[in-house]
Formats: sequence, structure tokens, C-alpha cells
Amino acid sequence: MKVARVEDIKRMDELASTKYGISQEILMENAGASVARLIESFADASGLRVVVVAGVGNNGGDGLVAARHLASQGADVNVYIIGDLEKITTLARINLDRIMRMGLPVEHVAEDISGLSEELHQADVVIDALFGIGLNRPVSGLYARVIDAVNGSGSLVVSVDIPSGVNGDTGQVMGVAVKADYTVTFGLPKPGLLIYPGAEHAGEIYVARISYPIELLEDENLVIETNDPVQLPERKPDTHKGDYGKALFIAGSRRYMGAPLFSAYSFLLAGGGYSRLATASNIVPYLGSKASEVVYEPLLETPSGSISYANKDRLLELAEWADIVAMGPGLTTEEETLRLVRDLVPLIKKPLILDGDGLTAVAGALELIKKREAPTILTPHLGEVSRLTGISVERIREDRIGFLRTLCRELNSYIVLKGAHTLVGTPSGKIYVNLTGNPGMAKAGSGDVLVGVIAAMLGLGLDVGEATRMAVLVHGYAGDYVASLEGIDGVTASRMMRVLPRVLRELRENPEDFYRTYSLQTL
Ligand SMILES: NC(=O)C1=CN([C@@H]2O[C@H](COP(=O)(O)OP(=O)(O)OC[C@H]3O[C@@H](n4cnc5c(N)ncnc54)[C@H](O)[C@@H]3O)[C@@H](O)[C@H]2O)[C@H](O)CC1
Ligand SMILES: [K+]
Repeated sequence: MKVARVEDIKRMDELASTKYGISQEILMENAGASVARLIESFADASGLRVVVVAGVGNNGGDGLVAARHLASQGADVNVYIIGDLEKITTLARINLDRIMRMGLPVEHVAEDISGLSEELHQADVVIDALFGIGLNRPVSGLYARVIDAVNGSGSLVVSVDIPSGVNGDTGQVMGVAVKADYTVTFGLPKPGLLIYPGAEHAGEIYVARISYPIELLEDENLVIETNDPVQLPERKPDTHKGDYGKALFIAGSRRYMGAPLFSAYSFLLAGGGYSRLATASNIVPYLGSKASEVVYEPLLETPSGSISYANKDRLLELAEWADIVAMGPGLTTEEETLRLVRDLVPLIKKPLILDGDGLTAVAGALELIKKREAPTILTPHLGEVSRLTGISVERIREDRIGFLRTLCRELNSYIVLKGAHTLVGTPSGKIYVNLTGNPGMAKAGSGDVLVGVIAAMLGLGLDVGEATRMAVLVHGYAGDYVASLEGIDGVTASRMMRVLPRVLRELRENPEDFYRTYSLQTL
């Protein structure tokens, strides 16, 4: 499903009226009606105590339309308007007049919110229609007190378009924001509903199409979309291991023995063909006993047990043999090893996945990546991408998507920005918001499994962009699968690795289960 930023929605609005003659008034009527429809789907409207908290913009207008529809179904609706009535939009004003003529109780809250607070506590449902995509500065004063009262009401909260106070594009809370049980968003989901903390405020998201033409909802100019599964290529009957990718993993050290295992073995468990692990010779016997299907390349070590620079030529030979190279998991930050990585990055002429210490190696030396011709996939979490670019985590959080789009283009790379939710960016500026995964996955080793799965998706024959985003989907799905079996605290890299085959089988045989679990509901 496409995801629309504020600027995208405004363009859709413009086209809806100029190209199709679908006026804002029609859109508002459908929007408000869809909010009422959601409420009627889980509660009998007659006698239902509903409080509508409306701003003076069109978000408020939607709330007033919902009030009218619910009242007409017999609900007991009280409306509270917050804001300067001098500034009320035309459409909100029209709908305010309609409900006043219907005799609905409408109170304009200027300062004292005690009446409103009392009503909020008595309400069965509160409709939050204060701000939508028009939010353009931090919430303060009376608005902030009203939002606190809504959050403290203990009533069920339905937010109109976006939980008021959440930035629709970035998901940042602008001072204070409504914590909703449901959000009915119009046309398409906004990024801010899918990225934390916004995603935490949205509750269950319903997307109401409100009669936007499909052509607008699937417009190729919309650069963000939810990360939906791609068709996995069939495993042909007459094949051999080389057909599913020959992957070289340059990983591990005497200190980190799990990372190379998780990455090199996950490759096989996610369908990869030939897994070759070039690692510190000292740990090969141990790893061999844990994963005998991996082929090992014992490397010369530094005194502290990291991969030494002397392996450079041998690693370049191995890279020639491989279809895919992954470098970084568990390498340590020993200077000699980082220097080796820096020298290898521009010389490896194959698709290269750089993770963990491999990213540390190129931090501040991004031209090494820029000048690569073969595809590059980077898999940083927020801290790593901050170190990589020298931009603070706070700055990045202000606009993750904008930051990622710029970085992917600058580095001509596919970048997995791990977090909640993980974002996948492509060099052409497309962004995929991944909806699988859970906080239990934030553990050592989890990222190493992802490296192996990306290599496996490439090995199965997906193109780089599809392989990267499908791997992120599979990785998160595996994490959710383990959380459902073991509980969220029991999600470990080795458990995720073990369930990879079942996750792939699920995606091959029952893709509809994925959509049922992860897709946003439409109204
Ligand atoms: N575009 C669509 O498809 C549809 C949009 N609808 C609804 O309209 C809102 C957007 O309405 P808009 O009038 O542009 O702004 P808001 O109602 O979101 O905001 C109201 C108003 O508030 C002022 N404001 C902004 N930030 C603050 C603040 N921190 N403190 C105080 N006041 C603030 C600002 O001046 C805004 O103009 C959209 O979300 C939909 O709900 C249609 O009705 C349905 C289709
Ligand atoms: K709202």
C-alpha cells in the first residue's frame, strides 16, 4: 500500500477536485462518515455517549461530520470546539452550522476545560478531531491541556486522520499527542502513523479511501509504501547449490563467534545455496561443529584474534568466486582489520552487504562506498548510521524518511535503517516501511541473521531492492513467529535463524496469512 506524506495528500486533494471534480466537501463528508462507520462497527450507536473534540480546521470539520452521522444513528453526542472561531475553515463552519441546527450540544472551550474533562470521563467514545495534517508547530497551552484531558479520560479514543499532536510525516510527538485506540486515516496512511513514536499513538489504523480514484492512490509519484511481500522465485527441480547464490561472508573473530555463524548459516536456512565463511582460523573448529553445511576459509589472525590485513589478496580471490559478499559481522574494531575492510570495499566487484563493524570501518570515508560500481547494501541501526554520516541521532529522528532518501541517493546504496519500524531505502529514492518485527528482536545477533537473509534473497534471484526489503520482511516475520511461540523476551538470533525455513514456507504457501496479519485495514 502506498504511504502519503502531507505534500502528497495536498497534491491528491488538488487533483481530486481539478481532475475529477471531487470537492473537499465530498471528501470531508466521506471522511466523517467513515469515522462514524468504524465506531458503529464495534458499538451500537443508539444511546452511545460520544464526545467530539474538534479544532477549527478541516480535521475538526471531519469530526463535526462524524458527530452528525452518529447523532443521526441515535448516539448522544456532545461537541467541544477548541480554537479561534474567527479562523474556522469554511467547510468546518458549514458543518458546525448543520449540527447546531440539529440541536446538538456544542460548547466553545476558551479557557476552562472542567466541563469538557467531566464529559470526557463520562464518554463511551471520544473523537479526536483537533489537528490532522495541518499541525505545523508544537502543541501548547489550551490545546495541550485538552489533549492531556483526552488521554486521561479512560474512554476509548478514535483519532481523525492522525492522532492530534503527532507529526504526520515524521511520527514525532510535537509537544504532546493524543494516544488513540483507533485512527481512521483518509486516502492513504501517513508515514507518521507507521514510525515510532507516532505508531504508538495511532492504535489500530484503518484507511478510509473516501472515494479517491485508484489512479491517485497508486500514483507512481508516491515514493513511500508499506513493505509488502514479493513473489519468491520457485526452486527449479534440476538445479545445484551454485544456482542459489554463492555467498562469501567475511566475518567473525576470536571475540565474536556468534556473528559469523548467524550470518553464514542464516543464508542457508533462508534458501541460499553455497555459504563460504572466511573467518579467524582459531574459531573454525568451533563453528564447524555448529554449522557443518558452511564451507570455511581459515584466515590469518592478529595477535588479538581478529582478521589480519595479510588476508587481503586471498579475500579478493574469494570475492571473485562469490556472487554475493557480506562483510562486517563480528570483525571487531581492531585498526588493522578496519583498514583491511576499507581497502576491500572499493575492490570487491560484487553486490556487497556491509554490516556492524564493516560500517564502522567506512564511517567518515563514505567516498569508498560512493565509488563502488556493484550494488551496495548497508544495514545500520540509528547509532551506526549516525556514526557513518556524522549526523546526530536526534537530527535523524526529526525526519528519518527524508534523511534516508538523501543518504541512499548520495551513497548510491540500498540502506536498511533498522528501528521501529525498519525502513528500507533505495538509490532511486523509494522508501519501504516494514511492518513485521517486534522489540524482542533488539538483541545481539539479530542483525547478523538479517545479513544472511539478505544474501539468501539475492541468491534466490530477487533483484537487489526486492531482496533487501523482502529479507527485512522475512527477518521481522521470523522475530514475530518466535515471539508468538516463546514470548517476546525469548526472541534470540538462534531461535530466529531456526524458524527461517518455516517463515519462507508460510510466505510461499500462505501469503494471504501475511496480509491478514500485517496489512492495514481499509474502511
Ligand atoms: N486532504 C484530505 O484528503 C482530506 C483532508 N481533510 C481533513 O483536513 C485535515 C487537514 O485540515 P487543515 O485545515 O489543513 O488543518 P488541521 O485541521 O489539521 O489543523 C487545524 C489548524 O490548526 C492550526 N494549528 C496547527 N498546529 C497548531 C498548534 N500546534 N497549535 C494550535 N493550532 C495549530 C493550523 O492553523 C491548522 O490550519 C486533514 O487532516 C483531514 O482530517 C478532509 O476533511 C478529508 C480529506
Ligand atoms: K486528529
